[in-house]
Amino acid sequence: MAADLAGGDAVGAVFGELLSRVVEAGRTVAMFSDTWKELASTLSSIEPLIKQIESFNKVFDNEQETKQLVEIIGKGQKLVGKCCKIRSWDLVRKVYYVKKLQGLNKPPKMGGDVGQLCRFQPVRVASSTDGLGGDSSQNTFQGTIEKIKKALAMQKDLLQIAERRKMVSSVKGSIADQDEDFGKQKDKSLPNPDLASRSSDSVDEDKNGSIPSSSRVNSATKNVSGILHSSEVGEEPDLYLPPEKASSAIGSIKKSKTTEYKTFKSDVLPSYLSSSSDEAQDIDEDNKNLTEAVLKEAAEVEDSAIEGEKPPPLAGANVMNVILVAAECAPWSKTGGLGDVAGSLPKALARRGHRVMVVVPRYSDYADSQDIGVRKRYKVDGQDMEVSYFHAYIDGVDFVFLDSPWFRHMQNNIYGGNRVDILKRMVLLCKAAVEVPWHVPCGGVCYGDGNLVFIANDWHTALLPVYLKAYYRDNGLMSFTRSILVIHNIAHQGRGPVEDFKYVSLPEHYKYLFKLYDPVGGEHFNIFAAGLKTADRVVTVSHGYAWEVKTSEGGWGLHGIINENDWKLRGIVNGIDTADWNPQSDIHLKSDGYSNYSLETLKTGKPQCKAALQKELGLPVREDVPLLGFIGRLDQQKGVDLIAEAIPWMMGQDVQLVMLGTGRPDLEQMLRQFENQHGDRIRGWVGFSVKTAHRITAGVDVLLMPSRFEPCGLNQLYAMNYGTVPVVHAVGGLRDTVQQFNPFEETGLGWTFDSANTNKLINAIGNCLLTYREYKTSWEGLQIRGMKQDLSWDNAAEKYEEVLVAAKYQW
Ligand SMILES: Nc1ncnc2c1ncn2[C@@H]1O[C@H](COP(=O)(O)OP(=O)(O)O[C@H]2O[C@H](CO)[C@@H](O)[C@H](O)[C@H]2O)[C@@H](O)[C@H]1O
Repeated sequence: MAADLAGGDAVGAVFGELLSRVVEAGRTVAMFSDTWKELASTLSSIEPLIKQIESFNKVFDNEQETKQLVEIIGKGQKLVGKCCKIRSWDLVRKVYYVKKLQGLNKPPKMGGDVGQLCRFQPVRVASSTDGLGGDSSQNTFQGTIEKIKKALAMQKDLLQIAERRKMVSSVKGSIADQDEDFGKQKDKSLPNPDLASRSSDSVDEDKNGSIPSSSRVNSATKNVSGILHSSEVGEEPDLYLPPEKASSAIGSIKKSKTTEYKTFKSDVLPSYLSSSSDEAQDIDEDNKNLTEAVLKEAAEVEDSAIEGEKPPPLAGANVMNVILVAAECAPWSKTGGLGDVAGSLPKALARRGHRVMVVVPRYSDYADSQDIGVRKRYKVDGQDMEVSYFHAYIDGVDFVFLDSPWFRHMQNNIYGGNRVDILKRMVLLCKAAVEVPWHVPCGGVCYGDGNLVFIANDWHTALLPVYLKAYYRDNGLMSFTRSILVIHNIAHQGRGPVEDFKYVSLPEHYKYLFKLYDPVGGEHFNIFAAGLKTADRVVTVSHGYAWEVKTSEGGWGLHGIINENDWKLRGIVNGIDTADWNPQSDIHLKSDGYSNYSLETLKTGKPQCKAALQKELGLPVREDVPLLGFIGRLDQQKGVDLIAEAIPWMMGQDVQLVMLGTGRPDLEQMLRQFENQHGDRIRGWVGFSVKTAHRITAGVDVLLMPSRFEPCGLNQLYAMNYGTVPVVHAVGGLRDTVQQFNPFEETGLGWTFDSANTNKLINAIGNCLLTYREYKTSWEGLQIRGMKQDLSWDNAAEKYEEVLVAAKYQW
């Protein structure tokens, strides 16, 4: 009977270990369950790992040691099972190895050091060929495996993503429970620092600073990916720690400790330690040294977390590796909102505790990035293109810049050249970007491809999900890597003749992904179409736009594909970078008569900015005249022509107007013409100037956004944050973010109009001007409500995280 128990519990222990590994790696979540039956029903994702149990080699020298292991596992597991804290197995395992070191004075035969063994290697138990075939516990062990395998086979199809999400909650709950346990225990002392460091190598490595924190998350993923690329296992010959990252690594080490802290506690200090059962005390007594070492170690980690005032990761058990790939990224490269998003969303994800990288072409010499010495070659249209990698670590994000002659000197012409030139650049970007997690050591350690999600953006990088599938996943590589495709603007799709397929260097049987027929283009090659079909999840940058892209008017020919893939579509409204776009600290408001201001100083600061803007533009400096603004690309989308048609009416209203933009030459010419015609009222600034965009946002009273379609729109968000009132066409993200002013209830954020029509625009501006002139209190209310909103990326990042998790569990 005792043998039965030990054997059964040994199986349980192996399950516990598997769970521990899987949870630790972030590949899935644990389910705490009172009975093994329940547990089995939730473990179908671990089924492949069960096979490994059978292939475990003998590692222990003799029967006595093996029995000892089984016994300890059995005791630990029984307690763990009682407390429903299965991950406590990690402690049992550590206890065992340290005991083994102390008692037997020889290391386990697994090739690695104890720390590595404790942390990453599967526990090996004796197989029937180890001379223990007659052992009844072993027979029970095998029998139990069989039973559990059957249970899993029966129930494997029942475990759906929603259930796994529930598991995430239970893990979170459990971690909180275990945190409490940990708190009770942390004042114990450390008798043997040597052992402590060996029993938990990762923490000591951090203390030395020799391995930056970022390796934590990475290493946690190695085991599970099953793909041990050389760079992933730390064999990259020229591991690199850029000087500037050496200091940033200190910060991230602290951060990592907090990350590690949560994992560590949940793995090592469950209620097992506070159990009053005899068995628990036995183990506590037997392994006092180790237990205390573990506690001290955990206490140190906690102390450092408190010192650094870094909370544990907000993402909790969902922490993962994220690589955002885009054709532009502010502040280095930007033609519009995509650059803003690529520069700021990653930072918000990093704040939640994820390890985050941005991959973007290097269009120019960026002073703050360094060549990390890695060179790779990719074939594009028969040409061998060498890519070198530059790196910067800023605000917790690894920015990796791909250098190639094709990208160089394109800083002011990112989407320049003919169709094929652009296509080839994007092919190179995507081919190189998919392999960045293998080849580019950030802070010394590559990301690896486990627990990894790529975020591709617009058609430019829509090839990335396709390459991930065709080159890697269809060939058994990067099996645990997922991709999300974000639609910022579906009007641009990477269309071309079907023959363009030859440039993307894919086998013929992938051609169907790209082929699309529509009445406008006929049968053609469409990169966005292939990306939408292949990505694990698709995000649009607002809820309104998520609905619009499914309509024939808003889908631009891709609505059919989007509707077919509706299940993986989600709208998430963009946030804004509140460090860059903050009237209180905006660096562009510190000179030339401008002034920083806040909600409290709105009444003095904003008029000062208005006067400075009028002066800078050469317009009469008048506080009483409403100053209207427009900022944006000059094209059909932005509805500049509607403003043009409304100008004769506006000029009769005693208003001033400033328009900043570049784009279609005819619209640029129109801006110049307006300025010539109404020099004392209108300024048409043709050009791209971030500084001027900030100053206009602060200085104008009203921002016009009559966009025909607007996936999200950032300028109206910036405007509201600066106390500037938006007048917008209620479409896409504009409808989501600007609620119509209600004068009776004093609610709302601006004025909206419901169709892209000049009269409607005029009507909305008319009401807006009336309120500005006649109802000052209402106007202030509009400004204050706008400024009080939390428009930061933090909300959106949390939602992105949900999509990352959904993608991660997408099979
Ligand atoms: N001449 C100029 N000088 C200086 N700065 C200028 C400028 N013209 C534009 N900008 C800046 O570029 C950005 C434009 O962002 P938007 O979101 O308004 O539009 P865009 O259409 O480019 O982005 C697409 O992607 C974004 C991000 O998802 C979506 O919000 C949007 O709806 C979608 O069309 C703003 O930061 C703006 O200040």
